[in-house]
Amino acid sequence: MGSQIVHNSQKPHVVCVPYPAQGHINPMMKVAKLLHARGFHVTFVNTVYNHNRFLRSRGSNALEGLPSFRFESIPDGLPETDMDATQDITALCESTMKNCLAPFRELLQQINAGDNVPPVSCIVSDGCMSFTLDVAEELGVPEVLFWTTSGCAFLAYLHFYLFIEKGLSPLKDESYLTKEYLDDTVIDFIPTMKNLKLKDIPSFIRTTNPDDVMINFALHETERAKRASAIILNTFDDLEHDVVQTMQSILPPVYSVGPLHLLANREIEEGSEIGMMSSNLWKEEMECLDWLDTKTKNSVIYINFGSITVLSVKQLVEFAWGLAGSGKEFLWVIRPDLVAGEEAVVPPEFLTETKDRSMLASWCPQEKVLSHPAIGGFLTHCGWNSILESLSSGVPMVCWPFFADQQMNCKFCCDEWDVGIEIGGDVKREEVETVVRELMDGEKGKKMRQKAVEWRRLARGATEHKLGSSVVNFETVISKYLVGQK
Ligand SMILES: O=c1ccn([C@@H]2O[C@H](COP(=O)(O)OP(=O)(O)O[C@H]3O[C@H](CO)[C@@H](O)[C@H](O)[C@H]3O)[C@@H](O)[C@H]2O)c(=O)[nH]1
Repeated sequence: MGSQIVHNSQKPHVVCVPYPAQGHINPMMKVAKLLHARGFHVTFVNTVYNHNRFLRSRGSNALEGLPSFRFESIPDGLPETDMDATQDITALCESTMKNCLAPFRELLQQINAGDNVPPVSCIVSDGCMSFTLDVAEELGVPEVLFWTTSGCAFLAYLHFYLFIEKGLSPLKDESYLTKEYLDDTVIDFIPTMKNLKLKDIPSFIRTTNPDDVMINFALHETERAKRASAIILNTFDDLEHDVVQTMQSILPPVYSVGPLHLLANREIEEGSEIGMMSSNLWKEEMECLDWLDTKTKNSVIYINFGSITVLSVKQLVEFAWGLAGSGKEFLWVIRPDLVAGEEAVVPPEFLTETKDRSMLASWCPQEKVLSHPAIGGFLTHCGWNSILESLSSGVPMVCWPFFADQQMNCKFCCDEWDVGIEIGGDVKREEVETVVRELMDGEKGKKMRQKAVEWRRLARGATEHKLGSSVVNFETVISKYLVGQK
């Protein structure tokens, strides 16, 4: 990949704009680092809220950056607070869509008016921050949109308009919001996707409100995606070839460039200044790696629900007793804001009962955890980064999708990629106990582990060789769209 390093005299300047949530900031940071490694001057734009969170959790010099890798921030338009929790996603989507264009335009004008950095020459923006397209067009620079979901979920979002046309969404009334209706309603009009039910479709479709913010946001952002110079997805050809091909006829050129963490690991040295820049909003508890070092191969189940999922106290307690009942060793990450409106505290009796075979943490270095040989399974909410990180490490999963694209990711993990077992949304300790045992020790678990190891091989093939599909695609996006177009 070093072959096309761009020299200072002609240094391109990319502005990277993630959607302001952890699962979007992480993969965008990988893109930014990869572009920096290829000679780009990088401006990484957080929201003021997240900028301040980074400073609080990682120290006041956390965002000092480098002369050629700068951090900037724009307000998200929501009332100011200094909480250290994930913001309400609906309010954030509505607010960024309505309020971020003006400050973003102003920021780019200021950057271009300064004489110490090259002029902005391209934008890579999250697909959910499509207001950035207006500024790219005003400046006459190319913009690549990065959709951080899976290809399969993105394809479903692209067909949301058909759910409305067909009267499937909004649902007629609350009585349709039943397990039976969601499980039994066949969805057969998304090209290439077979055996889908309404339950598999990104959850925003489950609304009775025609003015629902999230469904309208999805329609708005997918429609605007058509204005991008190109679109990149954090997936790889062997995994999602067909769905990505299907998009090519309805969108600007779409490229799979993932798993981005593998691409970045290959290109960026961990101990370098850029390698050490973290994009985690919570401070990782590194001790869990020492704990894992004391465990045998594939013996530990890892539980983590990502950065947005919230549980009820009852669900937390059911998971806890299910894990205790499984008898397995486990590493469970419980974010401070995991339980809605309350402190996330597990029962003291559960702690006593499992103290010799468990470790709890509030945030961990997940990529490293998943690639640790001691991890034999992952109980996940099916966020796309989690799935990719798990597949890339050969780790099979128990899937408990919460919202958004996670339903579709779960469906593909369980039925297409054969690496997941789903557990019901209405979590019961007996079911947790049974599936965890099956995953860690059962025949099905064994088969899923073999399959996951196969996906790991293919993910590496896409990212670790000069001719790997994601390596080639990333090169093409740079040469054809980011430095090749005016
Ligand atoms: O203790 C932790 C927990 C998470 N992570 C990292 O945080 C990210 C979490 O991302 P993801 O697994 O995708 O979950 P969410 O935070 O829920 O991500 C949001 O963004 C994703 C990408 O668009 C969507 O697929 C999800 O549905 C959406 O909720 C991953 O990179 C993890 O490695 C850590 O490093 N340590």
